[in-house]
Amino acid sequence: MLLGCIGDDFTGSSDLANTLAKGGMRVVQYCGVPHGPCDPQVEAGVVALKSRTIPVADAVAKSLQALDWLVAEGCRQFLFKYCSTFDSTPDGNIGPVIDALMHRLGAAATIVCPAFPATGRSIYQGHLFVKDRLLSESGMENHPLTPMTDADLRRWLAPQTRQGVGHVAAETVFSGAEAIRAGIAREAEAGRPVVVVDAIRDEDLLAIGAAVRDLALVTGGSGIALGLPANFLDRETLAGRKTAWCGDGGLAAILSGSCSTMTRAQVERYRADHPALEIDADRLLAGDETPAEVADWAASAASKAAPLIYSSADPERVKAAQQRHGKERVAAAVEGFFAETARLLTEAGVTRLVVAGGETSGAVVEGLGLEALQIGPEIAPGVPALKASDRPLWLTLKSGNFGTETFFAEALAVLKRRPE
Ligand SMILES: Nc1ncnc2c1ncn2[C@@H]1O[C@H](COP(=O)(O)OP(=O)(O)O)[C@@H](O)[C@H]1O
Ligand SMILES: O=C(O)[C@@H](O)C(=O)COP(=O)(O)O
Repeated sequence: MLLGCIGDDFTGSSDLANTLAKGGMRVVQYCGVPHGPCDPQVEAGVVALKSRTIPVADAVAKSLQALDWLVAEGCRQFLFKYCSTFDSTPDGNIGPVIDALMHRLGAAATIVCPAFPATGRSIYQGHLFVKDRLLSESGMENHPLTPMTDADLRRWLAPQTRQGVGHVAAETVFSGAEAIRAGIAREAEAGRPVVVVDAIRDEDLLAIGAAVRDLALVTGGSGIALGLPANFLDRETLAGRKTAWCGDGGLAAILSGSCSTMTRAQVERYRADHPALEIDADRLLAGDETPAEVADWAASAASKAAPLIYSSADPERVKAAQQRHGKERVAAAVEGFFAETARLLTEAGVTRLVVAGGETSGAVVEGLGLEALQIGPEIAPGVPALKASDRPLWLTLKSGNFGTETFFAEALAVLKRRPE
């Protein structure tokens, strides 16, 4: 293995694996830290953790465990992948995990670059934008678990890390890899080794990729992986690689626990002409809605059309439920519900699953006990089709804000696509 990656959630990890696979690397997404050695064919391993919103000490411990496994697999460089909207709170977990990984690797500097231009995430003068909005006005300020109320990445990161936060601005990035490398070194020498790097276009990310060739640790969104494969393998080899894919036309279901703006639009669109069932947080916590009943309904609906089961709700309803029951309690109940429902659905013969939401996907994949995922074709920017390595299950894990309104139908079609 050449490049060892640690993803702080499951959708984000498949997003990263998608970029590396499109870049020509042989990639596998591991669900948690594997117990044994990897297949020797694998060039980039993505260890997906559900560590974005767990307590800081647990996130650090899990990330170090993943790092140790990747080191043992022989990786030459490591990538910590977090969300392109930098999902975190003033307490962490991004900063503490970066500190711990740098310390374990003896790294003198690293970069922080969540830019992902294909989905409208860009960084300019240290500020993160989602399309033409500052992050803090993009809808992410209402996220149920990690409300992002400040777009200045330097200011958001500072209380999370024990190290100085530096910055390499766009004008340096536009000057190319050498200038970026010198900029990072200058910041590290000045006592600011955790360096936010501006990036607006894919070509910026390619230049940054070349600039970080010798850093032991790189951190960012999936965009930062655009320029990394060429540091390990020659461009001709990478360009010649094709992803083999054979989908499945079996029973399907859609599970959506994401409350993000785009997912709510996708839910509205799909439920207009498909079977759909809304899960209400109050009813769930009162025990009035159970996975067994919902899975029964969905399994019978699935013979006609893929049913949608969703808890996706607008910010007012989310806030009201959190005030009544507590943020952690609601999240645990909803995630536990989706995990168990997914398990029952696969037992009932469902072989295609579309899951929306990072935490939701983590809960579902852990609930199903999946070990590893093969990466298939891209359904939408940042969202690949996936195949479970140990059973007949085809799935996709959609990040909250990714895809267009018709994503669910598009995903179902790709999951059943056969070779031509
Ligand atoms: N109706 C609801 N009320 C309160 N919280 C909810 C509701 N539906 C989902 N949640 C919680 O909101 C969180 C959504 O996070 P996630 O699945 O990561 O979506 P996203 O990818 O949009 O961030 C989950 O923890 C989920 O359990
Ligand atoms: O970088 C991204 O935006 C995604 O890869 C990602 O991490 C999304 O997380 P969720 O929105 O929580 O699914």
